[in-house]
Amino acid sequence: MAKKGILLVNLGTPDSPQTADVRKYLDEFLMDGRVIDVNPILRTFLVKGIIVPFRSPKSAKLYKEIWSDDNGSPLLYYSIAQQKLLQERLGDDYQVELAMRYQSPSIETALEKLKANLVESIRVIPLFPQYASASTGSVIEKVMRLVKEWQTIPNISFVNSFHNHPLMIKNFAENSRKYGIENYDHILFSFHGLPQRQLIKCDHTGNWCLKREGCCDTLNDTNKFCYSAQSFDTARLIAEELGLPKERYSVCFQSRLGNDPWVQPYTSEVIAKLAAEGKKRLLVFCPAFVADCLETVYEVSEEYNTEFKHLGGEHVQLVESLNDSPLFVELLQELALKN
Ligand SMILES: C=CC1=C(C)c2cc3[nH]c(cc4nc(cc5[nH]c(cc1n2)c(C)c5CCC(=O)O)C(CCC(=O)O)=C4C)c(C)c3C=C
Ligand SMILES: [Fe+2]
Ligand SMILES: [Fe+2]
Repeated sequence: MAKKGILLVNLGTPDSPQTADVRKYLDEFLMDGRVIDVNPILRTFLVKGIIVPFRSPKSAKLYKEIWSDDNGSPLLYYSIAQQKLLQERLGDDYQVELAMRYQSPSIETALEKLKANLVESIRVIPLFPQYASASTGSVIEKVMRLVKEWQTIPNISFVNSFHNHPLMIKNFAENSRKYGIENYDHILFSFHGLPQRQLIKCDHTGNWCLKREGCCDTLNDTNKFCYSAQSFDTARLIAEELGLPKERYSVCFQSRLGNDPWVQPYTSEVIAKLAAEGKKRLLVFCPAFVADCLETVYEVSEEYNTEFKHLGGEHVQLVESLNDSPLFVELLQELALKN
């Protein structure tokens, strides 16, 4: 009997922490028109002329800090574990492949493997809980561009987002329990940032997102695909699961690139404000990521921790990501089976 194909896709990571590989990765990533969404001439100038040459050696140093001799990049290591565990759980009727949107393993190779086995259907699961054109949108576009060339196109479906999935909410909440919420002065939900213009572009009404006070505070029919609104919703659900009152937590956005305004508030500014208020211990969730990566292991555990201590705080504790936890594999199974 023909198998059903499942394609897990995460963002991607360099092949090694050497500057040349980081350059190759950043070049492919940032030349994506959904990531640096400006006209192609300006994008080429910015990416190839400024960002990649200056950023690659700096990012390579950071990647060296998180690279393990045995396991390489944590993002790839945990993504491979997720693929293997999902394959085990789904059994022989399914073929589970893993791809990265940028670099390797490539989406082309993974799709070719599914095609070679004549799978009867393909379910694509971008590994981003909240929808953004720069992440989920880019994966969907790339898969559609490749598959449209095939002579026989099997049944194909895409997961658009799973920002409020009960198993994800439960998984993040459970990961935090060992730290004891009561031992922390404040809790942060720090999401990957996005340029504000990308939020505005997703607002089909043109008069909601960033046009109204508190536009993303609640999710409704107008903003249901808004990355920021979905992020606030994820944070609210985890806080509810933990019984956290509103004044005990903040939502913020990290990893800003360039000088344009990004989704606010910025994590570094929130941390500075909390330090100024005399807060000493912070517990940080990063629910935009389903696997630990540079943005969690380095940016939060190292950079923000150092910054906070410098400002008078004592400790920033990261809640680890979903990684290879059984609850997350169960969630992936649900996404794989749902059509
Ligand atoms: C959560 C999903 C992600 C969105 C949305 C996203 C948008 C986005 N990112 C950049 C720039 C960079 N991101 C970098 C690393 C990185 N980004 C994500 C996820 C999302 N990005 C992950 C999982 C990672 C970590 C990868 C790893 O190898 O561990 C980097 C590279 C690192 C660095 O040099 O600091 C850049 C650059 C933009 C511009 C953007 C949206 C417009
Ligand atoms: Fe990113
Ligand atoms: Fe919004």
